[in-house]
Amino acid sequence: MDLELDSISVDGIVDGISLSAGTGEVVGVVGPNGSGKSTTLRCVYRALKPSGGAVLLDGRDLLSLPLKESARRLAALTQDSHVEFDFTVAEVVAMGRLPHKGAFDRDTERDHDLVTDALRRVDAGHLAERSFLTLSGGERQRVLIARALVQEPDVLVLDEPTNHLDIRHQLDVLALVRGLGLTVLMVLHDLNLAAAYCDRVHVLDGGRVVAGGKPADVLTPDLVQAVFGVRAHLVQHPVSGVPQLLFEHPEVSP
Ligand SMILES: Nc1ncnc2c1ncn2[C@@H]1O[C@H](COP(=O)(O)OP(=O)(O)OP(=O)(O)O)[C@@H](O)[C@H]1O
Repeated sequence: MDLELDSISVDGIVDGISLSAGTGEVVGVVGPNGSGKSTTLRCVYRALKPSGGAVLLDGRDLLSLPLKESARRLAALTQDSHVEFDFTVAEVVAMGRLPHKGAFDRDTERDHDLVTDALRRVDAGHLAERSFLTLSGGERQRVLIARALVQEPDVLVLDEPTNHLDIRHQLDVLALVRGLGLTVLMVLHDLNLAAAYCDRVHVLDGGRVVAGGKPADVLTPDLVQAVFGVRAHLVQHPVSGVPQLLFEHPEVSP
């Protein structure tokens, strides 16, 4: 399923953001703090109505779809995914099945299997019966990713999916996301992870897209200097050959 953001604006925050993720493509959004990444994603997962522009799913305006139907097509991991009540991990993940169910439907064996499988894929099978509220930040993040998976969407929208994750789980989650074959739009802060796991990246600065394309063409030392004000050197990953950036550390004053 194709996702297209056509000139999305949110008054005073983002100004005419156009970007796309084709079927099965993993597309990253990077940019400095406050550049409008989460605001843009909020428009995609319908937490915010843009003041201008449209979000299109296979050419259809997302806002023309009933909420439940868009939730069957598009799942999101957000910065504000809170769970207030004392649910078990398995119950939290099972909530991802709700868009597929009628008001009085009970959980089926398939629902149960999907939950078990999703928890296993994010290395959280052992947490199934724990209270969600007792989990660490990284454990919560993995459980919320599992909840998005059981939604069986065509499009995944992820706001900093590696937030709170240790390096092993960062790599596992991004490899999992890449292997799903879904259309993925994700905000990442780590430019080297974006270079390694995204087919294309868009760079936001000041609420606008200032660059977009293949990571190797976009994530250059010149761009990093211009957008983040950090000097960087480009190296090739010795094993994968993927371009990676080494950042100069500012001098530490004595
Ligand atoms: N509801 C709001 N009211 C006022 N300002 C807002 C609102 N939401 C976001 N902003 C401002 O808009 C700008 C963009 O915020 P946004 O969260 O989209 O940035 P971001 O690129 O995701 O940043 P970060 O990397 O820090 O997560 C910020 O300056 C933020 O303070």
